[in-house]
Amino acid sequence: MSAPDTDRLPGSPALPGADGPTSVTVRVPAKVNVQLAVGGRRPDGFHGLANVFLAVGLYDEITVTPAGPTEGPRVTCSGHDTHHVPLDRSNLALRAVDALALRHGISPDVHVHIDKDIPVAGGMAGGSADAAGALLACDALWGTRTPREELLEICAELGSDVPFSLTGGAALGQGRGEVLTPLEVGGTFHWVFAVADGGLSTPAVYRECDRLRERRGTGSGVGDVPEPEASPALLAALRAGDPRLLAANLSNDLQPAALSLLPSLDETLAVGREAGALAALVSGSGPTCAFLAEDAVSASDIAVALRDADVCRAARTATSPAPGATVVRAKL
Ligand SMILES: C[C@](O)(CO)[C@H](O)COP(=O)(O)OP(=O)(O)OC[C@H]1O[C@@H](n2ccc(N)nc2=O)[C@H](O)[C@@H]1O
Ligand SMILES: Nc1ncnc2c1ncn2[C@@H]1O[C@H](COP(=O)(O)OP(=O)(O)OP(=O)(O)O)[C@@H](O)[C@H]1O
Repeated sequence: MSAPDTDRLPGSPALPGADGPTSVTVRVPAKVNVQLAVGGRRPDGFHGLANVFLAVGLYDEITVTPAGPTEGPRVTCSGHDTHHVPLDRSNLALRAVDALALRHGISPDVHVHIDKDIPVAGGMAGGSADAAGALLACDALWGTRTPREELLEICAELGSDVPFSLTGGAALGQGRGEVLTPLEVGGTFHWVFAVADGGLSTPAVYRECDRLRERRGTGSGVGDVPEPEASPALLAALRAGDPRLLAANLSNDLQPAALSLLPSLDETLAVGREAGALAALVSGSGPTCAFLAEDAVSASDIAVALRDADVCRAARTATSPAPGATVVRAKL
């Protein structure tokens, strides 16, 4: 047996040393984009967004423990899809560790272990979750007590989705998705996620979105595409906690690009709709498909239908909203 878990830390770490924790575990949710309005490509290569994020209850768990200075920072991974997760310094979790250590002028010598349940390269912000989790876990392990605003700044440097992985719940992401405004959610939503066999690269999907716009003759730059705006009807549906209203207002501007790169997703979406989903859409940049269900029973029926039709590698049910990155264990 390992040492007993201590308290659930609400972000009040002890200073490192005699009575600081020797390991910290953080749980971080996946996300689905209930609206993803994509503006024109900016000069820096990013697209302006109105990105309505909803955190869903599929989680990665990130555990950090001190490593010796000769060992240096390292990452290991268990769980789903681990062979697709890079184990070098390009891993987003290690990049988060480096960024926090640099900010505090300390050495980044930790072992980061990722227990992965969020599909890799699935459009559900798995890597972003690991970055946000590693950041919060190291802040607790090192007792650095970084103010929330600074943690969010570091998150934004690491990736557009990373700030939302830290906050969870529901939020409107503007700019390239990193400028967050929290949103109210009035109930629980039931989802099914069809995990595809391979992944889709996020930059490739944005590029395909631009290519399709160019082909239509509308252009793909900032002046060519309308400014993205959050849909008032969608925000009202979230506030009301009403799945039918939400279903009627879901949208994803990246969906045509994801379908263009992976046409088989059309069939996956159709199977879920036929099985009773209120709505079906590609999650973010895909290829995971998301199905909104009326209730838990309908969600499990849809999951069974997706598995029986053999249109995905796995069908997972989950509810939203879910809390953001949370310290769940600290061992002394
Ligand atoms: C598709 C979404 O997951 C929706 O939430 C996000 O927009 C992607 O967020 P992310 O994976 O954190 O993306 P980043 O790591 O910031 O950027 C990866 C690449 O995606 C493209 N990218 C990303 C965000 C954005 N607003 N415009 C973009 O064009 C750019 O090519 C960028 O180089
Ligand atoms: N900790 C990590 N976990 C998963 N992938 C990682 C990680 N660090 C770096 N990566 C790289 O990032 C790529 C995208 O993985 P990720 O799971 O974040 O995709 P995604 O869910 O589609 O992202 P998003 O929804 O934010 O666009 C992977 O192919 C992998 O090479």
